[in-house]
Amino acid sequence: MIELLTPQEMSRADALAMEKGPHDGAGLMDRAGAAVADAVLARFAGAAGFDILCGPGNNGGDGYVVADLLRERGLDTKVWRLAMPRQGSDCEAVAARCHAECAPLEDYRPLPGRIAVDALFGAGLSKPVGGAAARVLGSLAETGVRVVAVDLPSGVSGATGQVLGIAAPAALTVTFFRRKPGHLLYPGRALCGETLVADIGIDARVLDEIAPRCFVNDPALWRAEWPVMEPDLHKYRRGHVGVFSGGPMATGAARLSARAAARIGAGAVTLLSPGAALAVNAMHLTSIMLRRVEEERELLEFHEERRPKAYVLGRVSALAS
Ligand SMILES: NC(=O)C1=CN([C@@H]2O[C@H](COP(=O)(O)OP(=O)(O)OC[C@H]3O[C@@H](n4cnc5c(N)ncnc54)[C@H](OP(=O)(O)O)[C@@H]3O)[C@@H](O)[C@H]2O)[C@@H](O)CC1
Ligand SMILES: [K+]
Repeated sequence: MIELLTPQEMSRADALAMEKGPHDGAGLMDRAGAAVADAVLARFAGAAGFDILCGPGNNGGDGYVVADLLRERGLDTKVWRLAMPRQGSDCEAVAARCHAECAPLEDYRPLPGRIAVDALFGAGLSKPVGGAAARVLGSLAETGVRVVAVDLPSGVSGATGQVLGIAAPAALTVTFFRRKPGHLLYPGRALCGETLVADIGIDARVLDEIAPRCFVNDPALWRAEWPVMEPDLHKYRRGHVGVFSGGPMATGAARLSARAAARIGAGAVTLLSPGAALAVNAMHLTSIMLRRVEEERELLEFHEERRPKAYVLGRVSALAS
């Protein structure tokens, strides 16, 4: 099973990892920034230059690490900061040793051919994006400059995938340790582009304490519950489903339900149809059985005879008594 962490659970994972070591906050940030820089270089090494958009929190801290690593490679790299790093934060520590040129975010203009690294807000997004950050994210979306998002596209809620204010679509999102629900839920999912999950040295045992309650919906989550058919299984041991049809103008939902019941493994399925709808149902059914059931008496007969395990009925089902 693959866990999804809410932003609060992720902060807890960061805190537990720092507590247990071996990496402190700045160490985790170095690894996070390095993972983003590696992904950027693997895909966009030939870009004309790199604009790193940094917020005041630790998402911005990741951005300063990326900027330094790209600059060390001799690449044209510039930091555009929304505000000074939050005092006493890991962001402040890594920004202090960043040698890339810095300028105010409000002066940034996206240029074709360059890559924008979006490190404005991540897990700490606390309100709708406005002001200079919103103008910049809007201009990224308009100009189609390729964006690499750090952790999440800024403006996307990690908890819900909803956009708070505005977000720029990313070509690539690099997140850390585990994905958040916002990476999988729309519209966040579409805004993330390709999503990479980087190992930044957080021991998976921190999950024992966090006890996440949200998981990726893939076969690993439910395979153990999936019934396995034994070789000697036959249709009379796999249950019978009765599905009530509406009148001649209301038969589609019943047939879809009948086919679904057969498909998920019912041994036999009977469509219970009023007399007037028998012909239209018969024209569309093959392996599903069809039986006239219009009066209570007919239903009781069917029930006695076939003992179905389940019935499906909708709003248009009605019986004459
Ligand atoms: N060492 C670590 O902890 C590690 C952390 N990691 C990285 O840190 C990220 C989480 O960092 P974070 O918790 O500092 O939050 P972050 O997303 O930077 O934003 C908070 C700042 O933004 C501000 N702000 C928020 N919304 C705003 C808005 N709409 N408009 C304007 N301002 C807004 C908010 O202001 P406030 O709400 O306090 O007023 C605060 O100043 C995570 O995503 C990952 O990338 C990794 O490197 C691993 C190690
Ligand atoms: K971001």
